[in-house]
Amino acid sequence: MLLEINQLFFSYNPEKKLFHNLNLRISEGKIIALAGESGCGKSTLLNLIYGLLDWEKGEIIFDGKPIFGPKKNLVPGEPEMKLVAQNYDLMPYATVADNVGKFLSNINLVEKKTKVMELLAVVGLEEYASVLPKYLSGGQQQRVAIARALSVMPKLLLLDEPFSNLDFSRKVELRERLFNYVKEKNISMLISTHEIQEVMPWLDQIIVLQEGRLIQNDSPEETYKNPYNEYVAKLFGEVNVFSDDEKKHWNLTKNFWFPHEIKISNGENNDQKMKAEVLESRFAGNHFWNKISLNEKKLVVYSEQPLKNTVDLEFT
Ligand SMILES: Nc1ncnc2c1ncn2[C@@H]1O[C@H](COP(=O)(O)OP(=O)(O)OP(=O)(O)O)[C@@H](O)[C@H]1O
Repeated sequence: MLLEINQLFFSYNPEKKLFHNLNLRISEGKIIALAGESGCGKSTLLNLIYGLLDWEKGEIIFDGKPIFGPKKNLVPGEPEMKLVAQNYDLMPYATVADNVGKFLSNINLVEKKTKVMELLAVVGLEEYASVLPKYLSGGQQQRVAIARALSVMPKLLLLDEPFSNLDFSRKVELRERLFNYVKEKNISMLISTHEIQEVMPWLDQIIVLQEGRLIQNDSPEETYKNPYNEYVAKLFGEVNVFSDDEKKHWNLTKNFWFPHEIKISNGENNDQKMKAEVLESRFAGNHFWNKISLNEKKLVVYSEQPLKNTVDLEFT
């Protein structure tokens, strides 16, 4: 096991505990999302794993060795673990290339330069090699920090919201190159995000935190198909939530239905019990977004064509 967290207790303030008996295992070569809404403890957990905070009880074991907080270990971080936090901590008077090469040996400068350019290609910044960080946008600086972290070939890379400062097309390019690179090099990656959808195709595992509690730890498919609760389901976008009574009343197979899972027929079959009234129908790119009312319950469903009047619903 690459990382083990056993019975961890941590709080910033004694009245409000954040982590209460947190347990977690991460194996080698996995890409894992640490998901949950703002304030649930994602950044704190990454900082604890990296040894930037002292915890009250419990242990964090990385690659067979215990991690200590700043009280016991003044220089945080292990050689084979890197954290890219939301402040990127670049050297302001060194070029992008020098920042990326900071941890690389100077014995063979040709080899070093090749490696730096390879890493800059992974994050899409080859043409910025000789630029100073202050001339880069926040998103570009973050990519320099990611390249620098990759340079040491860590066994575990911790990334705090790595795509938060990027526009959509940059994000698409970066995530594909980055994820392919870490998979190829067998680097484990723990990425905090509140946008699971953005990284979902590359994930091996999703860990969900809710107010410091680890409430689900499953494969992406399992998490999506069987979310532990409404909070987890909502991490994947809009969702229709049915109470247990409603589920029973309409004879549904589950409580949470994503808009595309509810099928629409044209409303001509009057025997159908699931007749619903269309309240709104709006163009949303590759589908129409519809607000409908099923016996006063408001639902969101997607359709290929705009809807009007009444429709029949099928929960399949
Ligand atoms: N230095 C601090 N001192 C006191 N409380 C803090 C400190 N840092 C974070 N907190 C609190 O701890 C909780 C968890 O914060 P954390 O930053 O870990 O959440 P997060 O899930 O990473 O949020 P975000 O997605 O917004 O970055 C929040 O309630 C936050 O207000």
